[in-house]
Amino acid sequence: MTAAPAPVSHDKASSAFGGETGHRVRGQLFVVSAPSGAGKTSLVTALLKREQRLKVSISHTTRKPRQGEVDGVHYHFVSREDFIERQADGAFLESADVFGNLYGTCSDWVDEQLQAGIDVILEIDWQGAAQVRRLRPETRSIFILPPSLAALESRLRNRKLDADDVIAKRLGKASSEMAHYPEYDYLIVNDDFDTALDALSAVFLAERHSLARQAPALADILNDLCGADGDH
Ligand SMILES: Nc1ncnc2c1ncn2[C@@H]1O[C@H](COP(=O)(O)OP(=O)(O)OP(=O)(O)O)[C@@H](O)[C@H]1O
Ligand SMILES: Nc1nc2c(ncn2[C@@H]2O[C@H](COP(=O)(O)O)[C@@H](O)[C@H]2O)c(=O)[nH]1
Repeated sequence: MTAAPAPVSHDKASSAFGGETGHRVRGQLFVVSAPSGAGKTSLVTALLKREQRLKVSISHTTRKPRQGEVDGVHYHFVSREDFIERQADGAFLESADVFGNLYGTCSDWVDEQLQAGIDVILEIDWQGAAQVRRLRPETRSIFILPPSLAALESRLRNRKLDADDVIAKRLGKASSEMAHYPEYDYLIVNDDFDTALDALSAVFLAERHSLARQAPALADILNDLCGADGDH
C-alpha cells in the first residue's frame, strides 16, 4: 500500500497529544464497510471502548428508527425533504441511497474532529466509501466480511431488528456489495469476534502511528533528535 502523507497541523497552543512538544497531528479518517449484518457496528463500538481520541461519525438518514435507536445517538433521523435540502447545501461529505433509504455523512463535523487531532471512523457503504476516497485520498478503508452467507443470514435474523422483507432485501444485495472488497486497503473476516476486533485494532493503531502521517508534524523534534538532514 502506498501511504500518502496526510495534512498536518502545527498548532502548539492546543495539542491533541498533550506532552511537552505540543505538536498536533491531524486526525486520520477511516472508512469501515460491510454487508448489513456482518458486524461492523459491533466491532466499531468495541474498538471505541478500547481507544482514546477516536470517534464514529453519526450519519443522517431517512430510514425510520429501529426499536431502541435514539435520534442523535445512532443516527440523525430526518425526513427525505430535510435530507435533500442538506444535500443541496453541500452539507454531506458523501451520501448514498442504500436499500431505498438515504444516508449521508456531515462534512463539517468530520473536519472539526480531524482538525482537533481526533481520528474518525465512517461506517458507510461502498458507494459512500468511493466518494470519500476520491475527495480524501489519505483515507484508510477496511472491509468486514462475514465467514459465510449462512452466518450473515443468521446474524440478521438473530438480531431481531428488521422485518423479513427488509432482511431479504439486505441479503439479496450482500454479494454485490461484497464484490467491492478489492477497493479497500484492508480486509477482515468477522468469524470469531475477538479475533476480528484484534485485527481491526491492529490496523487502526498501525495507521495512527504510521511514519508518513506523523513525520511532517514531528519535523522539529526529528531534526533535533536525528539532525536536519537525517543522514548518518
Ligand atoms: N463475530 C460474530 N459472531 C456472531 N455474531 C456476531 C458477530 N459479530 C457481530 N455479531 C452479531 O451480528 C448481528 C449484526 O451485527 P451488527 O449490527 O454489528 O452488524 P452491521 O454490519 O453493523 O449491520 P448493519 O449494517 O445492518 O447496521 C448483531 O446481533 C451482532 O451481535
Ligand atoms: N454511504 C453511506 N452509507 C451509510 C451511512 N450510514 C450508514 N450507511 C450504510 O447503510 C447500510 C444500512 O445501515 P442500517 O443502519 O440501516 O442497517 C449499512 O451498509 C451502512 O454502512 C452513510 O452516512 N453513508
